[in-house]
Amino acid sequence: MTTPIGPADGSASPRFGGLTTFARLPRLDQVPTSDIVVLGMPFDSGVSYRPGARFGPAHIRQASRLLRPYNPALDIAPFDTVQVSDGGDIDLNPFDIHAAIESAEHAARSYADRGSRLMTIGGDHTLSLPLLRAAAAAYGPVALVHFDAHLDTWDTYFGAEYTHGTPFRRAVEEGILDTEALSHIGTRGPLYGKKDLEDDRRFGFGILTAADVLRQGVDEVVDRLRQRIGTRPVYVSVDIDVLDPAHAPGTGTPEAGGMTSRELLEILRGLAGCHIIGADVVEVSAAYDHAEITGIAASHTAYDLISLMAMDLAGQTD
Ligand SMILES: N=C(N)NCCCC(=O)O
Ligand SMILES: [Zn+2]
Ligand SMILES: [Zn+2]
Repeated sequence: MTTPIGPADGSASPRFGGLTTFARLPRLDQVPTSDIVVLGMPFDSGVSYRPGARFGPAHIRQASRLLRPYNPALDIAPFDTVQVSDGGDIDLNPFDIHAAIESAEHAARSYADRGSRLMTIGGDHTLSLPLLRAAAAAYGPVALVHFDAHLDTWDTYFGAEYTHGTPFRRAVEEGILDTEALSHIGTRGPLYGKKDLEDDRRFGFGILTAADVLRQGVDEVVDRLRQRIGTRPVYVSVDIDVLDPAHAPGTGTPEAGGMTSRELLEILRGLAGCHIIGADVVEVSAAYDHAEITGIAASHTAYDLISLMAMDLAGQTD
């Protein structure tokens, strides 16, 4: 393998200058091939409450400037291990959700066809559906680790099937998820009714609530997740509202009583060695953020997810 082209050197070029790519990585068109592509999906036409996730990709990239090349928690320098690049943003029609979903799936499939794994930065949670479709086209039905305050297995809003509250119900209906290995982590807050939980269980999801994370602790949660995932290809979706509003104020449907960013990162790191084939970080709504709190949490989450995918890719080629 040729030596990967890494990020701009923060000791030679100040990190607060220059054009903005994720972690100051090269653009996709500056590298011959890319094992992992960071892809922005600026889209928020599926939201049910506060808007603004369309500005998530730009905000996460800006907050990612301070990331450094070596990840001590996972003992990997991801950008030296595999080629990671920033593929920019894809064009998604803000006035036609069906067209946007189609474009997102088409773009994601084209990266899979070229052998790249995607680290998608959103955008609202509607986008996980086309991303999972593309993942399933490449791997068959995939396991899912879903970090969120919400179930996102609701049926419709105002009669609309495709929204940020419904992607995983649609995904189960479409048969693109491995129903033996579906987990929500960090759920909490009021629901519409008890039936929400009954439906969710029927679809095959196991739930580790925010309270479970508190009471059982990170290690127990990681054990349970790992048991459920095994060696299956797994997609990781992180709705940033899984974090307590104190850790992620910049989001559209905040709920009290959430995880800390430290807990989220530690649970993710516990997935080292799992066959993570794609990931997204969604629901960052820049206008509600303060002091880049949410942007920093999201950029670190994406950095750890990239590190996990790089470990998996490196393990395969050894
Ligand atoms: N996916 C996110 N962030 N939120 C879903 C909330 C759906 C609701 O308004 O009930
Ligand atoms: Zn949510
Ligand atoms: Zn969500």
